[in-house]
Amino acid sequence: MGGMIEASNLTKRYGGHTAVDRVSFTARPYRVTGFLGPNGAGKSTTMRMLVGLARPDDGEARILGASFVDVPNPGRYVGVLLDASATHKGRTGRETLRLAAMTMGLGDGSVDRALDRVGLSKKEAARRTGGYSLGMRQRLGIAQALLADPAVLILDEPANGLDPSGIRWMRELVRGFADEGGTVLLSSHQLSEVDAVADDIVIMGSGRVQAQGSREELTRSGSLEDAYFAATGDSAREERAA
Ligand SMILES: Nc1ncnc2c1ncn2[C@@H]1O[C@H](COP(=O)(O)OP(=O)(O)OP(=O)(O)O)[C@@H](O)[C@H]1O
Repeated sequence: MGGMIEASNLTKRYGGHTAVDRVSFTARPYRVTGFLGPNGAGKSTTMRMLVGLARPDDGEARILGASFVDVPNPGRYVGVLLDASATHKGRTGRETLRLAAMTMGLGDGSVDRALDRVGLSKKEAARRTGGYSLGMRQRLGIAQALLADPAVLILDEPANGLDPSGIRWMRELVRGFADEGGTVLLSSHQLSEVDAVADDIVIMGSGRVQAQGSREELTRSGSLEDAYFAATGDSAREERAA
């Protein structure tokens, strides 16, 4: 099978501003693809287009060979964590997952398995999410993404708010998911995290792909930080000036 996630010439304009400009890349099974770039580079907008939450002005996003909107019950194939804070604050963690499971036609067993996989205890799951720490919300968001045992994970800043043990847990989860044949697209501002877990890397700047390749290719002549600043140096300055 070809790439599990394919962005081809994806373009999104807001007013006169081109937030995402002809972005093309492929994220493949058995691999973690790291998605890097400074604030405002267009990563979240690209991810939103990939999962059908924003409509591209041009280009196409394909997941598992089909447009996300054409995949029936897409949550069964694609687990998504875009904003871990977007849960209903009055619901408990378990209620949040049960609702999501119902929407996808999954039984309660999936909820217990997902809670177990992310290390949220029964007691924690019984608390309202409004009282969760950011780290707990991230775990709940990952649990929701994993509910249906999807083939693809799309995670926007999943390590955000996690403490060092949480970061290690996240890294191992993502690595294990890819090693079993899954496809992971993961955005992060933490270069060390991406360096530790990504097989392939896409570096965005000013709405465009500034560099992409395997981690080995991008770090052949220096560190990932060197590659990042070589790719985004000018665009990061442009964004600050804009
Ligand atoms: N709904 C919107 N309306 C108008 N402009 C938007 C909208 N969403 C994003 N933008 C603009 O698009 C550009 C890209 O934003 P985006 O959030 O995709 O970047 P990002 O790389 O995810 O940044 P960050 O690392 O800060 O999350 C920014 O200039 C942003 O202000």
